[in-house]
This record gives sequence, C-alpha cells and structure tokens, in this order.
Amino acid sequence: MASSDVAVSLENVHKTYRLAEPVYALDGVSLEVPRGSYTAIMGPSGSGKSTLMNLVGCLDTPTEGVVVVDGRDVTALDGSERTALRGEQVGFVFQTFNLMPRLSALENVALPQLFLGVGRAERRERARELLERVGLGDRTDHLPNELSGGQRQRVALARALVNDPALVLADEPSGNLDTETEADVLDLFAEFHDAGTTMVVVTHERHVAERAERIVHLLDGRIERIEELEGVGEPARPDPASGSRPGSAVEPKGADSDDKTRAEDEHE
Ligand SMILES: Nc1ncnc2c1ncn2[C@@H]1O[C@H](COP(=O)(O)OP(=O)(O)OP(=O)(O)O)[C@@H](O)[C@H]1O
Repeated sequence: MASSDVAVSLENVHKTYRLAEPVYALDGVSLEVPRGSYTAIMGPSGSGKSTLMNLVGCLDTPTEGVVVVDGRDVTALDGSERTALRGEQVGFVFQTFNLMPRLSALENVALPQLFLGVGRAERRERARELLERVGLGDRTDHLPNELSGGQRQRVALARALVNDPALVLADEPSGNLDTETEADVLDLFAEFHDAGTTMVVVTHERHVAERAERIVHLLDGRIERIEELEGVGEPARPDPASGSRPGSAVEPKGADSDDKTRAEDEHE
C-alpha cells in the first residue's frame, strides 16, 4: 500500500510497562490502518487494546518499534510535536476524557476549535450542530453534572468530532448508552466513515464491531487474527487507477507516557 493511503502504521511495536515484574502489554504488533477505513479492535481484558489506542492516538510512545501517523514517525517527535499532531489529526472518544466541569455542554464541544483559531460565533454554531446530531440540542446550556452519564458521553463524542478529525479513536464508545442512543452513536460513526474519516473502535461488543469493515483480534499483546467482514457498507472511494480501494484491508505485517490530556488543561 502506498504510504499516502495509510492513516496509521505500526511496525513490530512493543510496549512494556516496567513494574516489579515487566508487563508486556504489546508484544510485536504490526498493522496498517488504511486511510478512510473502519476498524474494530476486540480482545479479552488486558490483551492490549487501550495500550494500542494510546499509541495510535500519539498519547504514548512504544518501548520498541515504529508508529507512523499521517506519514509521521511518532517515535521521532518530542512531546509538544506529538501533542500538535494529535490536535490536528485525532478525535478521541475515550471514557477517560472527562468534560470540563465548569463549562456548559456547548462550551465543552466548542473548545477544541479554539486551538484551530476558529472564531467564537463559528465555534458555537458548529458545537450546536454537533450537539443536535447527538440528540442534545436541548441540553446545550447544561453543565456536565446536570447531564446523565449517557448524555455526558454524547457531549464527549460531539467534542471529539467537532474539528472533523481525519482519525477518530473510540474506546468502548457505547459502554453506558442505552440501545437507542448506541444506535445513534454508531450511525454517526458510519456517517463520518462515509465522509472519509478513518475510524478505529475498541469494543467488547460483537454487534458494535460488526459495524466496522474488519475486526483486529488481540490476544496477550499480539494480533491473533484479522477478520474481514463481508458486505459491510459500500466500497470506500474506489480508485479507478489502481483498481484497489483504500480501506479494503488492514494488513498485519510482521514507553514512555507524556501528557495524557488534551482539552482538559486548557480553557476557553
Ligand atoms: N500504566 C500501566 N502500567 C502498568 N501496566 C499497565 C499499564 N497500563 C496497562 N497495563 C497492563 O498492560 C496490559 C494491557 O492493558 P490494556 O489496558 O491495554 O488492556 P485492554 O485490552 O484495554 O483491557 P480492558 O479490556 O480491560 O480495558 C494489562 O495487563 C495491564 O494490566
């Protein structure tokens, strides 16, 4: 695959947490995530899913191996360069990404646009639009603690999508949502995917994973297998020149934490 068709690539990535006993959270993972593809990551608890997402999202660096995001070797970047790359490219839907408690739903969603230099009126309009899309058009002025858990999660989702990131990373995005809201969230993911966004979703739920084009199964820090799903969605942007379609395959090929927060420590 041409490198420009690859959103994220991992080459022989190891992540070892050095405790009294070392923990080999990732143990030689190689993976290409094509631009515009929709990938689900599944695996038992402790198999390395969140560790993998943190590396793909430039929140962390591997102990060994190479992680390339949008053509840039993450391991060669310093902390602030990684933060910048993350801000430009990645939208996180992580449960650990809490909302700012003193900002309204609308202000929380508007916040990431501040760092792209978008004007206030436009920020608020876009935030309102996103909140409407996640079914919270009537909750824009609520503070996070005036919302239910599922509503807070939808605000976090709107915030993750507001800058129209090239890559969306979601860790258990529908964890505490009721069936109807989950369906709305997954429809929204499908919409973003249809518009060309690269989606990577960690889930324990088979029916959530089946909305993707392929499922990467992790076991003990390794890729156990990659399952290509039949009949999912339409071919993603056929490339008449090569006859190949970007997004048609995730190919298996073969630490030190920095700041873990994004908008959390920044204020409007
Ligand atoms: N910061 C850390 N320090 C030490 N060990 C860690 C750390 N983070 C994760 N681990 C260990 O690394 C392994 C992989 O963890 P990870 O969170 O990636 O698993 P997971 O597949 O996301 O699990 P779950 O489904 O339970 O969220 C686990 O054995 C975990 O205990």
